[in-house]
Amino acid sequence: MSTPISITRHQGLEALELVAPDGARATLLLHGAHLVSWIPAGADEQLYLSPKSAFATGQAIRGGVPVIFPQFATRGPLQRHGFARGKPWQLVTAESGKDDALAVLRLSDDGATRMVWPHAFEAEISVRIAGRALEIELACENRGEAPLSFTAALHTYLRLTRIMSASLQGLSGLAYWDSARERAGTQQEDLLRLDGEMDRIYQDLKHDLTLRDDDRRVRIRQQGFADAVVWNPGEEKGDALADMPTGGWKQMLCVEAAQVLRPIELAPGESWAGMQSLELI
Ligand SMILES: O=P(O)(O)OC[C@H]1O[C@H](O)[C@H](O)[C@@H](O)[C@@H]1O
Repeated sequence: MSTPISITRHQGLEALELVAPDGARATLLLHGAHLVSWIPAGADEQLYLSPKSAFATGQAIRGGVPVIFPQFATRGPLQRHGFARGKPWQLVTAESGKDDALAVLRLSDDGATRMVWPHAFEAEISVRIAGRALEIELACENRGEAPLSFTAALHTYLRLTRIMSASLQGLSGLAYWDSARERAGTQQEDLLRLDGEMDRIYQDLKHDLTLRDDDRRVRIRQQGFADAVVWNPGEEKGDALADMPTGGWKQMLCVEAAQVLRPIELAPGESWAGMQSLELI
């Protein structure tokens, strides 16, 4: 049997408070289909959310899981990171089931999106929590009569206790584009450690990643998305962000399931889906 979850408010915005029978919890805003909290069963908050973030229609939220669609960063004519993160999404379903809690939100083209991106589309975000796991899926269908192409990411901000001792494992051997230094490279070390600004797009991720932070380990897995973006603004750029407190950069690491280097191309009627799964292990 499943129980419907009704819309509440979080920081003044419409939200769904997902609670699974085992105690796992998550908060999903309709604004941007933005997940702002994930608390696995028997554990603490796993996502970073800036206390200085704006929570207002049309504005980006600093932290949680921003949905980047249909353009990653400034790789195209649209506003930075596309329009999806600033739009209200529609509720499709939200329910607490026997073993999990699930919510599905939808964004379709409208007059404003067609002005900047002339395509008929239907995008969906599905969020499922159960026990110590979280799954977020982004899907897109081309509902128009012409081909469309897009880039996208689930821009997950993971909370860190101590950045200097944190590491990310599983990237070894992968080619990357370093967006901060504007040069290509290949990851040599098995453990990626953080000591300042990091902004890399790793290409064709095939393996699971493991984030280690003190004695906490989070397994990060993706399907459908080819790339993984690892981002931390470092001290100088982090402290210059108006919506992040001084030193906030030390408490976060973005590990993003992304499709950046090869845009997704959809013929009329075609669909694509990509997923990021996180598990506290
Ligand atoms: O500040 P935002 O628009 O949310 O972007 C935050 C970050 O997103 C991605 O991770 C990019 O790789 C970074 O270059 C960018 O700074």
